[in-house]
Amino acid sequence: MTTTSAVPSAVPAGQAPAEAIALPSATAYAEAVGQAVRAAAAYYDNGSSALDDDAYDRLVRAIAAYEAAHPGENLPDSPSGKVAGGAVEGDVPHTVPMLSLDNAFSDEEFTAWAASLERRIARPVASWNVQPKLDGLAIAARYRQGRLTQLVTRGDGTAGEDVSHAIGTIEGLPAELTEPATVEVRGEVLMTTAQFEYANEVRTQHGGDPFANPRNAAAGTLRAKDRAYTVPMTFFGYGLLPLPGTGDGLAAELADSAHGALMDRAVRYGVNTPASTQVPGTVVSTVDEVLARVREIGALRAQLPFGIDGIVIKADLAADQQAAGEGSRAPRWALAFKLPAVEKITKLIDVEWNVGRTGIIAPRAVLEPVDIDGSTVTYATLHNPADITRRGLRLGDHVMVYKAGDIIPRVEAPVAHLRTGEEREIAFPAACPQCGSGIDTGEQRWRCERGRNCHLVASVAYAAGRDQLDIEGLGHSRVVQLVEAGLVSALPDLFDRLTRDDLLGLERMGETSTDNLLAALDAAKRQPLSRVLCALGIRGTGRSMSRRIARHFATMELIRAADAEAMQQVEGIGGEKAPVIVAELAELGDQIDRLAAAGLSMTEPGATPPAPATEPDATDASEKSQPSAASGPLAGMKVVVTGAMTGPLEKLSRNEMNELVERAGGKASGSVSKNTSLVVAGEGAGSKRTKAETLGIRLVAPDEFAALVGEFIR
Ligand SMILES: NC(=O)c1ccc[n+]([C@@H]2O[C@H](COP(=O)([O-])OP(=O)(O)OC[C@H]3O[C@@H](n4cnc5c(N)ncnc54)[C@H](O)[C@@H]3O)[C@@H](O)[C@H]2O)c1
Ligand SMILES: [Zn+2]
Repeated sequence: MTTTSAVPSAVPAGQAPAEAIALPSATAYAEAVGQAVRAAAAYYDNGSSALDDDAYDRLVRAIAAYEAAHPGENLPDSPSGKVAGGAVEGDVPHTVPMLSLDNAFSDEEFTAWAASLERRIARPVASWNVQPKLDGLAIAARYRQGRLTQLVTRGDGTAGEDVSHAIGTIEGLPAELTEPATVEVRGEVLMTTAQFEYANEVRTQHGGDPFANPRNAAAGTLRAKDRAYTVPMTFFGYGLLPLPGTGDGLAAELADSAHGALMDRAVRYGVNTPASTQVPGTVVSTVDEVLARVREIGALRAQLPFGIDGIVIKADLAADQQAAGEGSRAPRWALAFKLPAVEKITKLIDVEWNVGRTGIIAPRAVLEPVDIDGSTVTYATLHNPADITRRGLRLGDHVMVYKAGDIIPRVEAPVAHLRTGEEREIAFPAACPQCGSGIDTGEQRWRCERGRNCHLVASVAYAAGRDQLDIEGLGHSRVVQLVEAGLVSALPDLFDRLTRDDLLGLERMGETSTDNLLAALDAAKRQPLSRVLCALGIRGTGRSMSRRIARHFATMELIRAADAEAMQQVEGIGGEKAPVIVAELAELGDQIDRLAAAGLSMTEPGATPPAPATEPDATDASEKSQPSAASGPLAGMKVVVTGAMTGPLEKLSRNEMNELVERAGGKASGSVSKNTSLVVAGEGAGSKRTKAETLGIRLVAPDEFAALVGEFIR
C-alpha cells in the first residue's frame, strides 16, 4: 500500500504490535523520523495525515526501538517522549501541563505497570478509576465565575492554541455552569458518528473535501475559523482543576478530590462526562477488577455512538496521584490500555450493487484487502447511493474503513488528500442489477420496482436458464409477465399450477407459443437431478457444485436426508458451506415436494448412491457396486474443456460439456494445472492450450474426445 510504504502493513492478529518493525539503518531511522513528524504535523493541524493511527504508532515504536538500540544517535526532531510527537506548538500557556498518556497493549503490560506504580508510591493504589479513552482531541475549557471564556488546545503540552471561536458549537460544554465557579474543565472534543456524517455532508455541499474519520473531522473543525456553516461536536470531561482566581476553598477541594469525585462535580456543574454514556467511569479496587472492566468497555466499543481507542486507568485518589507525580510526556498515575486499531486506510477498488430480499438495491464497497482487528476486510457497506454522493467517494480512492467487533465494516470517508487525480466517478446502476427492471429512486434506499418479486423474477428466470432446466420460450420478459399476472409466485407453479388457458390469456401469447412453452415445460421434467438442484438456486452452489452433489447422492431423497456431516463428503463442501446447504434444502422442502409430484426427475442418471457409512459391510458393498461413472472412460481424470466444440459436440454448451465429462467418470475443471489429466481443445483454444503444452498435458481435439466418450453423449 502506498500510504504506509515505509512500514510493513500487517501486524499479526493478537500480537502486541511492539516488535512489529525494525529500522535497518541510520538512513531508514532518519526517514522514519521525517515521516512521523510530517504525519503528526498534518494530523494535529487539520487531520490530513497520510497514515492511519496504526501505521503511525508502528512507525513511532520503530523509532523508539532504534533509539534504544543506538544510544546517542537520537535526532532532535524525534517524536519520542514528546507530547503530540513534538509536532505542535501553542501560545496560550497551560496552568498545569496537559500531558499525553503512556500505553499498555496487554494484561501483562498493564499488570507490570500497576506493580511499578505501587513500588514507586510504596503502597498499594487505593482504588482505580477506569474510563473510556475517547478518540478526539484534548481541550481545556476555562470558566470564570461560571462563564465559559476561553478554549485552549493541548498544543505541545505546555502551551496550546486559543480556539475560543468554537465556543457555542460544542455540545456538553455549557456557556454557563450551574454555579459561578472559576475552574478549568479538561476533556475530549469529538464527533459522534452522526455528527461526523453530518459534518461531511455539509462540507461536501460547500465544495469542501470530506474528512477521513470523526477524529480528523473534530481536529479540522475545531481549528477552523470563519466557516460559512457550523458543525456540532461533543465534549466529554475527564479533568477539573483550579485556575488563577479560583477561591482558596474550592482550589483546595479540587486538589484533594479523588478523580471520581471531580467527575461528579463536573456533572453537577452541567458538564458532559462519560457518565452519560454506556461506558461511565467506574471505581474498582484490584488489578483484576480493572482488567475485567477493560474487557467490558472493549466489548461495548462497536455499539458506542462515538469512537474510543482504548481505556484510561487512573489512580483515583489525589494522594496516590501526588505521590506518583508526572513525567515530561505523561503522568505516572494514569495509563492508556490501547484497543486494537479499528480504522485502516485502504483502497476502494469497486462498488457492487446487491439486491436484497425486499428488492433494496444496496451498494457495497470492494476493497483492497486490509487486516483490521484480526480479520481481513475485503467488503464494506456503503448504506445507500446518497451516502456515496454525500461522501464524495470515487473509485480508486484511499478510504478510511472502520470495523469493530462483529459489526459489518463500513467506509467512513475517502482520504481526500491522498488523491492522485486518477480516481473515477462511481457509476450508479440504471436498471436493477438482478432482474433488469426499473429502479425506484424516490427514497434514500433504492429499490427494484418489482420489490420482493425482483428475486422471484430473477430466480425463476435463472431456473429456466439454459444450464438449469433449459426451458425454451421462458425468457426474462416472459417470467416478468407471469409474475405480474400473479400466475407464478414460486418455481413449482410453472409445473403444477400454470394452465394452457392461463398462458393463452397473456398478451403476446398465441396458440403456437403457448404449446411450445408447454412442451418445453414438459421436456424440463426429463432434466437430470443435478439441473433440478441447480434450478433451485441453493446458496453457495452453482452448476458444478450441483452436479457434484447430485452425483454423490444420486437421488433427491438421499440429498435431503443428508446432515451437514454427510454433505461434507461431497468434494468442495467444507464445514462452513455444508450446514447452509442443508438448511436451504430443508427450507425448500415444500417446493421440492411439489416439483417431484409434478414429475420432475429426482434421480441422477449413472450415479450410484453412497453406501451407508454406518453399516458394517459398507466397504464391501461399495467395492462390489461401484458407481458406473467411476468405471467410465474418464475415471479418475481431471478434464478441462477449452475453445469451440465441433462435430458431434458442436451443440454442447460449456456446462453440457462439463456434464458429459462427469457422466463419463471424469472431473470437470475450469483451469489447467499440473493436476490436469486431459485438455479438450477446440477451435480458437488459447492460453489454456498453451499452458497444457508447456506442462506436457495430453491434448485432444473435440472429435477425438467424442470418440472417447461416445456412449455418454446424449
Ligand atoms: N495518523 C497519524 O498520522 C497520527 C499522528 C500523530 C498521532 N496520532 C495518533 O494520536 C495518538 C497519540 O496521541 P496523543 O499524544 O494525543 O496520545 P493519546 O491519544 O494516546 O493519549 C493521550 C490523550 O488521550 C486523550 N484522552 C481520551 N480519553 C481520556 C481520558 N478518559 N482521560 C485522559 N485522557 C484521555 C486525551 O486527549 C489525551 O491527551 C496515537 O493513537 C496516534 O496514533 C496519529
Ligand atoms: Zn429487480
